[in-house]
Amino acid sequence: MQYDHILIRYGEMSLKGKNRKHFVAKLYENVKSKLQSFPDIKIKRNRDRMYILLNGEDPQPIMDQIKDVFGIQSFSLAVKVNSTEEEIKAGALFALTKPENVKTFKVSVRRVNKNFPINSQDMNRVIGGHLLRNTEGYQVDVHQPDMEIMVEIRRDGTYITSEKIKGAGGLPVGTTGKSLLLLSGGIDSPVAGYLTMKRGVEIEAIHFHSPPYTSERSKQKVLELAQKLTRFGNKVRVHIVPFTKLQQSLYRQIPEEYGMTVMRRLMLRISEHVAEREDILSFTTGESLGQVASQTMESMNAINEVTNYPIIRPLVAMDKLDIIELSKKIDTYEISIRPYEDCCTVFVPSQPKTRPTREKINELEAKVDFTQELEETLENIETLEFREEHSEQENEFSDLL
Ligand SMILES: Nc1ncnc2c1ncn2[C@@H]1O[C@H](COP(=O)(O)OP(=O)(O)OP(=O)(O)O)[C@@H](O)[C@H]1O
Repeated sequence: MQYDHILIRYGEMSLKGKNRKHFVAKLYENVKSKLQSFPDIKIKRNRDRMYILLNGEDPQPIMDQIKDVFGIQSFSLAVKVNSTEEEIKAGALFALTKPENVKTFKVSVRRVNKNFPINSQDMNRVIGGHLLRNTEGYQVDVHQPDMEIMVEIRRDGTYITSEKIKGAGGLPVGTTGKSLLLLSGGIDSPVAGYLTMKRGVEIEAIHFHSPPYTSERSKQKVLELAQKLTRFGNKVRVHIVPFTKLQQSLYRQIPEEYGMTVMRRLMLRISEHVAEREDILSFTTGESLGQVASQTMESMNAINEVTNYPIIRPLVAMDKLDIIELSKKIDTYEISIRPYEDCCTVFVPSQPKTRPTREKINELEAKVDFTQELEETLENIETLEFREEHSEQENEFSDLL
């Protein structure tokens, strides 16, 4: 006997009533896309479970991939047997004898197929008795067992598992709409993107760069960060905004200490154009209260005035150290800490206003006209698309097609 399936348990989506079908379909699509470099496996789904039939594939690399798919609460290696008492007993024995250092166990039967003649409670006892009779040194502990043997009796067969591996949680990407992530080359915005994706949101990114003040290397860094995020959502488009002319014009016409605020407002105005064009209903930023001058309450208030699009700020209440920890977890940290020039930092005034007011900013903006530069900027936005890279095996395979 050997493990021949991976059983996937859905996350929060099971609470979502009517939308469930849509959520399951999206999760299925995402899992399928994630596992496209394993052509021999088969994926099946029903209302409350998904099953990957391994067809002889090594399960470990598949499980490593599944760990990144949002919407999965947990998953387990499973052995599938016919739903007869004898086969179920044999399967349970197989699941129990695999790991060492297990001294106590508990059996949990879920009888989904009510036509199975023995009820769950009785089946727990039948299997438990069988395991005790056929092994040595184990005891039953229903409260704190070292191992739980989980048995799901279904119409198409019975799945037996012994170890639950925690999934990524969250909701399947693509089930809760799309957001435009303002992506800099720093530590915070990729983490903000990751957390938003975790809530089921598909991400497109927008990046403002100001060559020659910001280098090609800085842009490359942002593109690499976008590529990293594809791990959680398969595809990420990036809109690169040439920001130099607007910034130069801005710093000629706006008093230096207010430049930062006006620039942020311009970023949002441009973002709104892109969002409208791409059918995107919100923005996501890596802002966190109190970190820098642009992130005081007054600044946020003044910046936010120019848009009534919702701005998702997943980091707003997080500590920097926790953000850094997350960026290490999602593997963006090493890229983010490479030296780079951000368009915000090269033009940053020595003394930015930390408490700008809307009135003052509106008064200053009323005296200038950025229309022409804005139009030119919007016309020259470049859009790139990144997709998750799969193994070489897959690339070779696609070359043959
Ligand atoms: N060049 C840029 N292109 C796109 N978005 C940007 C750019 N610069 C800043 N942002 C957005 O504004 C947010 C705040 O930027 P700021 O530089 O004030 O803070 P930060 O904490 O250093 O953020 P990060 O670590 O993401 O750069 C960023 O998280 C990002 O969402």
